Amino acid sequence: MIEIKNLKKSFGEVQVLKDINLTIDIGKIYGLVGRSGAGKSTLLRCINGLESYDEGTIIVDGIEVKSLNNQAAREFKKEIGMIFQQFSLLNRMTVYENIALPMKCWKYSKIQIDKKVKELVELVGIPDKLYSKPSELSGGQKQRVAIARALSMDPKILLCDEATSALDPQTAKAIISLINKINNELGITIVIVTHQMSVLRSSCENISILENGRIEESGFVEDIFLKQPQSLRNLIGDKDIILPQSGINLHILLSKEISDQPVITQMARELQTDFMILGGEMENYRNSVLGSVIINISHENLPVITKYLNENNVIWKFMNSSEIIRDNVQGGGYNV
Ligand SMILES: Nc1ncnc2c1ncn2[C@@H]1O[C@H](COP(=O)(O)OP(=O)(O)OP(=O)(O)O)[C@@H](O)[C@H]1O
Repeated sequence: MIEIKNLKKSFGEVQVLKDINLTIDIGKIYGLVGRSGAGKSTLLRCINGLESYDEGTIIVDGIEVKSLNNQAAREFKKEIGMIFQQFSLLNRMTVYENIALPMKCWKYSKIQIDKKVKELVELVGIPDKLYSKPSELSGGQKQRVAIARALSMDPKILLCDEATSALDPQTAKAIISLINKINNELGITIVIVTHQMSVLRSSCENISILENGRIEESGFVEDIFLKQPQSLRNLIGDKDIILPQSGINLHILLSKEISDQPVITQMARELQTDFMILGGEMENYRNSVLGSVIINISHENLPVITKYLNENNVIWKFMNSSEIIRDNVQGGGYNV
């Protein structure tokens, strides 16, 4: 377990982490998201002892990171693997040598190293690239090498700092699948720092949203995407939908319990009413599917439609063209 309490960190006069509190359970995938400069990478670097902190505590598996002396800190870092956006491979070395490097530093035997490197290239899906140089690999393949190297010391924790940001969407998806597989098969606790909402949805169980060095929101990923707090809206930005100026625009959010049901057409049939469907999507999360639909209704239908949605536990919010997704100012539709 990683337990962070009242963590504060400044660079000179500038406080970049302001009273951070969060708990990451063993074996989970936890997402940290926020705008550039919010403090995500600094937080990650504090967790693995690469960066010191001024106040508060970080306890990893019962050990306070700050309390470690040099030798203990070295042993501790061995337990935590890390991967980065730019892969950080050594270009003059082969894939084999890159993966073997940490084991060589720890003076593992040649037989141990050989066995482990060959297991790892199988796990990450590049057994045919053992003797290639990084310059001969695609971005996705380079990240696979970096993942194999990060796993070479059998870490308990894997920290991923924007690991998919430099990759095209398909390759990023494949790397996320690999990270999920590592979590499932090896039980490693994973902390993912990302700007990509798709990464949060498809991997993480819990997430925290950082804004200007503070955690503005923490919780289950599905709950946060359904609730859409301001801090999330600040990240997602406005959806590019042209909304009618007449009538009322509603954003309807379908939780995992109802996302596989024909809620919208059922409502139209039961209420014998018409409305325009302006947009909709289903999104895959790690353990569920959530849906969302935007409809335009007439003023006179507002009471009956919102009553129906509330009675059926459907979350809804008002939308208008200037402020794309707005909280339900009348109350009742904000069920999360
Ligand atoms: N070594 C350093 N010395 C001084 N300031 C630093 C240092 N590292 C980070 N900072 C500052 O701390 C703040 C947080 O940086 P950090 O890299 O943690 O943000 P981030 O959320 O990871 O951003 P990004 O998404 O762009 O990587 C920034 O204002 C940055 O300029």
